[in-house]
Formats: sequence, C-alpha cells, structure tokens
Amino acid sequence: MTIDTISSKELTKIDPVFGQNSFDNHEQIVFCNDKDTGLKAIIGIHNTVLGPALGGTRMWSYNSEWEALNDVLRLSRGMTFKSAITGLNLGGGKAVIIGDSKTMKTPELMKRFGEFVNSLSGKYITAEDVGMETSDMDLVREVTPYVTGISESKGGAGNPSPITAYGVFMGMKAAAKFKYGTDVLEGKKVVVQGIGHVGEALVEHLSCEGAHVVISDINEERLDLVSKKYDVSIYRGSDIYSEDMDIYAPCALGATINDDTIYKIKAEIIAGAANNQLASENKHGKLLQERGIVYAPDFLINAGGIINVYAELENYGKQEIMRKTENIYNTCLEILERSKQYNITSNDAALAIALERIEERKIENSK
Ligand SMILES: NC(=O)c1ccc[n+]([C@@H]2O[C@H](COP(=O)([O-])OP(=O)(O)OC[C@H]3O[C@@H](n4cnc5c(N)ncnc54)[C@H](O)[C@@H]3O)[C@@H](O)[C@H]2O)c1
Repeated sequence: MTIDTISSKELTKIDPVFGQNSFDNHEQIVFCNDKDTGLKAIIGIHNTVLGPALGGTRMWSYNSEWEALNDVLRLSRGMTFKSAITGLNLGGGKAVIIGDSKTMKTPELMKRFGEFVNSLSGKYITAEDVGMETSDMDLVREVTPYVTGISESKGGAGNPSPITAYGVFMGMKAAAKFKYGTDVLEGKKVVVQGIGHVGEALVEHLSCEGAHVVISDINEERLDLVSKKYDVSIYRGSDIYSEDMDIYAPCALGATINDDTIYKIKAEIIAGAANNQLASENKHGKLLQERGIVYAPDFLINAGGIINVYAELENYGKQEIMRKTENIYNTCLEILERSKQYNITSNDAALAIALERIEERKIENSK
C-alpha cells in the first residue's frame, strides 16, 4: 500500500488514527504527554517483524496535531522499508515531539521523553532526527538504554549525518550511472535544498568531485557559512523547482515532489536525504517515471544513518559501516535497472524488495 501527503483540513475528515491513510497497519502508536516539561510526543511503531522498531525523534512546530500524527506515521512506515531493503534486522518506528526545538527543548523534556521510550521495553529504539543533536540522545541515554546515536565519547557511533550524506552521494552516483552511463558528477549542476547536518556533508562530497553545487536553505547564516566553506553558490531566485539543474537533492523536509512542483522540475535525477520526498508515492512516482526523471528512492539512499546507529547495537566498526553504506550504490543501481525492466516506478521496485524480505521473515518466524 502506498500513501499520500494530504492537507491538515483533509486529515481531519478521516477517522483519527486507524483510518488515517498513513496508518498502513501500524502495530502501535503511543501518545506521550507531560505537564511539567510541556512534552507532547507521538511514537509510531509500524512493524517489528525484522526486529525492534528503530527510528529517530523529530522535534518540529507542526501546524496541527493531525500533521504531527501524519508525519510520524509516514516516517515510521518509511523506517520499516529502509531497514528491510538495507538488510538490517530492524523494524520501523519513529517519534515526533511537537514544538520548536530552539525554544522548547530542555534537558528535562528530553529525559521525560526518554522515560516514555523506556516504558516500551525495547520495542522502540530512538535516535536523532531533525531538531535533535547527539547531545540530546546523550540525555535520553541517562534514562533508557533504548537509544542510539549517542556521542562517541559515551561509547556510541556518534553523529550519523556524515554517513547518511555518504550514502546519498553513493545513491546519486548510481542514479548518474543509470542515466548517463557514468557515475562521474564532475560538472553536473546539483541543487542541494537544505544544508543542515546531512546537506552540508553532501555538499562537501560533491565539491570534492567537482560538481557545480548550488545551495538553498531558509537559514541565512548556514547559507553564508557553507557557501564560503566550500566555495559554492547560493540560490537566490524565488522558485527553486523551476531552476535549470541536472540533479535535485532534497535534503530539508519531505513531500517537495508534489502537485505544485512536479511539472516544474527540470532535473534529470532526484537524489536526496529527505524522508518521504514524494507527496504521493503512486501519483508522483509515476509522473517522474513518465517524465524520464530518475528518482533514487529516499528510504534506500538515506539509510547511511541507520547503518551507523545499527553498529551500536551489533558492535561492528567504522569499516563495516562504510562497506554497508557504499553498497547503497549497488542496491540503487539494481533497483533502477529493475524498474526499467518491469516498467514500474523506482519507488515501487524498492518497496517490493523490502516487502519480500519482511514476508519471508514472517514465514520463518511462524515456523
Ligand atoms: N540526519 C540523518 O542522519 C538523516 C538520516 C536519514 C534521513 N534524514 C533526513 O534528511 C533531512 C535532513 O536531515 P538533517 O539531519 O540534515 O536535518 P537538519 O535539521 O540538520 O537540516 C535541515 C536543513 O533544512 C533547512 N530547511 C528547512 N526547510 C527548508 C526549506 N523549505 N527550504 C530550504 N531549506 C530548508 C533547515 O534550515 C536546515 O538547515 C531530513 O528530512 C531528515 O529526516 C536525515
């Protein structure tokens, strides 16, 4: 089953939880509230067939609780498929904390959130996502062992973002190989939208390769810093989607490929870190395919972060992390070839492999 992004208004017309189109057979949803710290969080546990549900915590100022719920459901579902296609023994889960991370995040709130995670006894393992830092995970670690992405000084694998960026770079190269017959990105115009933890590290790889990098962000300070550091240009126009480019790398938030943008996009390849880039997997996945735009599925190519935090659970080192992340290149190329062979979208080709693995494990588990 695929899912769509819909407006807050539309969401309210559907049954509150089980009826949401992003629900897609979630096993469990936990609503967490704490009056003293102001914590309002939702933990989504989509599927635990392959293992405990692992996925980051996002802190964001949602316009409504509907949006927060829809976001966590979409994200946790995505984690199920991300871990499955990457070959990890993990299920899919995610958490959102409602509020502005810059003004509302306190150590007390993070620890209280950690206590809720702890109450699930390991069925959900948290990590960092948008609005979170490694130091926040260190606070969560004080109250629960069910957290990854803690500081290296505290025995963790550290910040996953550089590894995520490396995986995205590998996926982008595979998409280039598929489209152009060569994976060399030198001279290609790549627009990186969102130059946060992952985006900046991606800019570094692209600059080293000699790509023509253009960056965009809503944060002026970051634009200034990153453009100077890597000598890359800043997008100053008013409609980034209409910009001439070879590759579009969405590294901010999801659903940027939607009804408003899809016909404007001139890129030949889309490969970025953001989760759930297609507002509607079906509709926009097919439209990209029809327009000949190669889409490297987000949940496949942004798996570097989860590979990195999985190392904390499985006790493997940096070398294995890099090997697994580099393999994203092969998997991405294989999926793009499959989508061509069977005339299906790349997203569907990736989903099919992930679902196959989950179904096989379900049968094994029931024996
Ligand atoms: N950090 C990881 O390891 C990881 C792993 C998998 C997926 N992701 C996904 O990748 C994306 C980026 O993650 P991150 O850790 O770099 O987050 P981040 O918060 O560090 O960076 C996001 C950046 O996007 C910018 N931004 C927000 N809205 C924007 C807009 N409309 N236009 C342009 N820029 C905008 C922000 O100002 C910020 O600089 C997220 O969607 C996240 O879920 C991250």
